[in-house]
Amino acid sequence: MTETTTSAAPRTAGSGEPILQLRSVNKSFGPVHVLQDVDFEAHAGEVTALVGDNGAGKSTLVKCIGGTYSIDSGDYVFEGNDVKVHDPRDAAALGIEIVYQDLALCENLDIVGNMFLGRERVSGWRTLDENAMERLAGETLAGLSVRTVKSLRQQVSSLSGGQRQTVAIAKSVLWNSKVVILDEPTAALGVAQTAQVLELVRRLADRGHAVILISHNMRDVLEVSDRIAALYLGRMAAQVKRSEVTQTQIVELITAGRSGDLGLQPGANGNGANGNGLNAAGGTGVSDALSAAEANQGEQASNESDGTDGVTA
Ligand SMILES: Nc1ncnc2c1ncn2[C@@H]1O[C@H](COP(=O)(O)OP(=O)(O)OP(=O)(O)O)[C@@H](O)[C@H]1O
Repeated sequence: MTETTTSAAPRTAGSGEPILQLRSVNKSFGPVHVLQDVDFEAHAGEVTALVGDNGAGKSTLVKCIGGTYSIDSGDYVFEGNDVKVHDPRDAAALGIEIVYQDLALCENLDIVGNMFLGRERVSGWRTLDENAMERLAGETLAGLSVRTVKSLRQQVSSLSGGQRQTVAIAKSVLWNSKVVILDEPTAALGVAQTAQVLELVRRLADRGHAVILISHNMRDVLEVSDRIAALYLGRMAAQVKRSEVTQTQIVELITAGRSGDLGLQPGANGNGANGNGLNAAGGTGVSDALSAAEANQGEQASNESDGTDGVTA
């Protein structure tokens, strides 16, 4: 694959067809039906926040997108074409990159070495083309307006959490990527570094990438996303524009799978699409969980007036 710096053209949020679409996707692990008829889409130039409670299926969904898992059934559509993604190489060939929470950086290598790890440029006979790699790494970071990294030859072991996250994100866009998936990028960061990383997330989208952001942090979600996809017990409760929902509705979608007319309706799923009564959380079906959650909804709705400080999804 040809490497480029961040060349995706700026796009207006909300414009055009989704670059990535999953339709009615199912994924099971043995008897556990983790993803049930999940629809999901991501648009170029937008940040789509993927939210959901612990065990809702967020990681499984992005691993299906990234090719770590193959989907059992359903459609995977990329740029309007049906595609088969069987492993991470298939996803990478489409231009899909995932930055996992552990970042997969090597402590003993510098920034350039990490950004080109496994995809080193060589010149001549078995000689690394350090100059070219340094130039491309520098251009990529500059293209993302990153100013927090002082030297490209700094070892990763000496970088802060925010700088590491920045390097991992820059690495993900080095390879002509179109879709960048970020798994909890601010989870381990303080206030200032969180702000810097969120700015970077926004810039990725402004430069035309489709960004999928897994986050438990409601403040991050509210600040940076254009769309919100809420998974609930392995089902897509709703995928909506950020501007069309309140914080209370997002919290209700996460915790109960529905909010008023939005989301999964009682009985819509019967005893679960898996037919065996199991769901992602090992419970006895979405409708049971919805009924149980109803009792708490009044209390959850009152959280809206508390503001976003400290609210996690
Ligand atoms: N390889 C696996 N084998 C069996 N069950 C699995 C496997 N991977 C995930 N699961 C189950 O699928 C469900 C969804 O897990 P997943 O990790 O996708 O949720 P999540 O929304 O990412 O949760 P969290 O926010 O806690 O990371 C859980 O009940 C989990 O136990």
